[in-house]
Amino acid sequence: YPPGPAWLPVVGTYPQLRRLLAEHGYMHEVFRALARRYGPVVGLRLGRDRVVVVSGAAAVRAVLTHADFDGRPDGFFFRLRCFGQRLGIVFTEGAHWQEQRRFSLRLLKHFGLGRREMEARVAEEAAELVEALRARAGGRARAVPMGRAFDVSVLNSLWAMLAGKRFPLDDARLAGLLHTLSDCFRRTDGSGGLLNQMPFLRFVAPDRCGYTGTLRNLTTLWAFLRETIAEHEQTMVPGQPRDLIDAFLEEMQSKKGKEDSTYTEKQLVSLLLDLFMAGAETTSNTLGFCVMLLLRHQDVQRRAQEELDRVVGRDREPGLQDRPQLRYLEAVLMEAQRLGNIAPVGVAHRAVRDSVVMGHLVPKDTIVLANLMSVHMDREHWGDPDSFRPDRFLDAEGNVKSTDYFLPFGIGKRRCLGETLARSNLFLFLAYVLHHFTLSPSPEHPIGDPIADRHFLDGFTLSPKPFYAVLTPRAHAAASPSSVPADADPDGHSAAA
Ligand code: HEM
Repeated sequence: YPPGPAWLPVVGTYPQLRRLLAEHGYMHEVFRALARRYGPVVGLRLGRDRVVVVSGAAAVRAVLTHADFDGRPDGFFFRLRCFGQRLGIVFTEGAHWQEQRRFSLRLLKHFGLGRREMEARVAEEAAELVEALRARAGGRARAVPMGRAFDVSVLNSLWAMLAGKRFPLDDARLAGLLHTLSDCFRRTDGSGGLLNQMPFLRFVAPDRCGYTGTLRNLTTLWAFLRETIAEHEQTMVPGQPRDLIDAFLEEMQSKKGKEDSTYTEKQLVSLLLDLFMAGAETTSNTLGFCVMLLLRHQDVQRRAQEELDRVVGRDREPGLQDRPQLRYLEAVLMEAQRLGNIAPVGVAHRAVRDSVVMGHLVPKDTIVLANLMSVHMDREHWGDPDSFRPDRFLDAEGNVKSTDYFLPFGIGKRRCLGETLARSNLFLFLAYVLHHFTLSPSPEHPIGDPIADRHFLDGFTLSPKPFYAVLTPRAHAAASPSSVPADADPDGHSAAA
């Protein structure tokens, strides 16, 4: 078994990890410290679970591209989400996972994923978001909370394919659900957390171990999803599916009575929960990180806006067709993903048989965490990994460079299913916002350097702490030129300063 801290009976290395967490503040920092001490493959024991954390490009690749590690952990926490079973996509494996992943991808494509409909929908959401931000900013430079500004718009672009509708940006119930969702992500880490490792704690200290809060959150989300499914059952027309839910219900009907069918009502709720969770928080957190970084690096923002003005001009909106030319903007997003590391260890894998990683035995059923962040922050490869420097993703001709050291969506068979949607969302939302506004720090709400000053929260994903930006409308943007105040600096830089 790989080297690591010594184990105690029952709790394993849990006390050492808690101590290290108190010292370092974040779980990914703990993993970094452990890798420094024990090497690229570290063996831990958390309660009943063996957990191996692999760091560095070679070890991460070895795990993510090998079928021996294509499993997902099983256990109390993972089953709590799915009515005591293994359902959904994210935490299933084998034939169930294959069938449901294939079905979801096929249906998402059918309802627009990667096609013009998706682009049109994301563009509409981006335009609406710009108008909402303009209203919040009051037409002139005013500090606006930006930490969760993208949540509803991002979710809408996915929800349209799943459930055929969108939410108004000020929908109070959805705001509550998104808050619940965010709370779910903060309550655990990639390994399933305390509740998974020591499920008996729910009888001893249900509040402290997170059981009460997790169950409350899940109950809220299940109720919403079940209501949405019931609405579909009442209004769907057989043979004319409007969205993924309709298509799933039809499949469920056609396979009724078959014992081995994976199309059940509980699977549909779990699948929606998985997509809802995987799709919403990740993209909006990345956009949040990107905006925080641009507030700090005004020169980068200015260059991205100059590129937008040159390629798109001021008389129309940006679109995905501009992407090949908007190379600096693409590099800005890549750099924000590299440095933001919103999924520092991705989603936990499981060894499906005894296997070996870089000379270390990893026994069957070990939970394996691939430390993506260690690859993004590899000093030997990047030179200055702590700096925000989008140019590192451009070659001498200004073309975007690909590299094996950039894997925010993972790699291998379990890589992110929503990458196409996420990348379109990231690109269009950022392009629209920078096309319409100049963002500058709010003197009343300083945040310093978001990475060095750790302006983010830990959890299953990293999430920006609440922050504000001053939004100064830029002149002559296509959406609503009349709403630009007469006294605004065309680029807003001096007004914002
Ligand atoms: C910037 C946004 C996103 C990032 C950084 C991201 C990142 C990731 C990562 C690192 C994984 C784990 C890969 C592994 O297990 O090795 C993953 C899995 C997954 N993601 Fe994403 N994701 C994003 C957006 C989305 C969106 C929009 C969707 C929804 C359609 C989505 C759906 C999923 C699903 C279903 C899985 C599990 C795949 C499986 O187990 O087969 N993600 N994502």
